Amino acid sequence: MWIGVVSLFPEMFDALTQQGVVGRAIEKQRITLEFWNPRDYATDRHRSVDDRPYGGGPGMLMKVDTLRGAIHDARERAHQATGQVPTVIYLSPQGRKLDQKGAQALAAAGPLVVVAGRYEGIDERVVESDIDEEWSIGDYVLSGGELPAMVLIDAAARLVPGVLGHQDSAIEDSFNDGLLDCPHYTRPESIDGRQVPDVLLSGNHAAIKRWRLKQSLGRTWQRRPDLLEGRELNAEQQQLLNEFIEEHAL
Ligand SMILES: Nc1nonc1C(=O)NCC1CCCCC1
Repeated sequence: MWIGVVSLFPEMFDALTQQGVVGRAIEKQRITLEFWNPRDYATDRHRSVDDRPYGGGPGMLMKVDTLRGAIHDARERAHQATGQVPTVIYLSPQGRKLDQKGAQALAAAGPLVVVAGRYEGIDERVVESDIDEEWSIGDYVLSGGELPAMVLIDAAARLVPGVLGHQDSAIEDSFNDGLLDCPHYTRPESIDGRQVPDVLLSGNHAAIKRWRLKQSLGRTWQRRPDLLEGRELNAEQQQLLNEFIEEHAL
């Protein structure tokens, strides 16, 4: 998967590229990440990358010519590197809310150019002319688009075939079916008197699988009933959820 990043602070992305799943995927060349910094397109003495907003008001916007220069070159490189026209994404609270389905769509979307805003944002005409999709990681305001960009890149990159080792893919399965994850346990068997559920020590893999699905269904019902709305549970899932509800009836 080829991803171009437009950011004034490319060094922030070391958090993504220097370690972990995405870092290893870059090493294995499953993922390519390239950066364009609008400051490299500044032509004035002060290397300006921000500009004043029409209509006044607090704060600045990203300067149009330096931003567009970076987006243009990233887009061109994407096409040169992959033979495909990239999807140019801008992160902001005004975008489509990112969820696992969205991450799956992005992972399958071919090359991406991800634009990380700063200051108070970017000119609306740049959104209209240069941005294909606007995405949000949640309803809160951050101080820049770099952290949201890393969230989006991580969520999509880990879904690219070959990025997750087989030991990670089990995590993927539990999340892929849209339920909350089941509880997890590791050594020691007792923490302050709290024991590991017997089933997990039983070696009965069918029972363990059933228990984990039941816990995922139950926790989803308890904490995020919205995720179950409009979702068809099969007979087994409905049975497991009913058992969970009975066991947890107040
Ligand atoms: N929430 C969010 N989801 O995606 N991005 C978010 C954000 O809060 N971004 C802040 C950025 C927006 C552009 C101007 C500088 C601040």
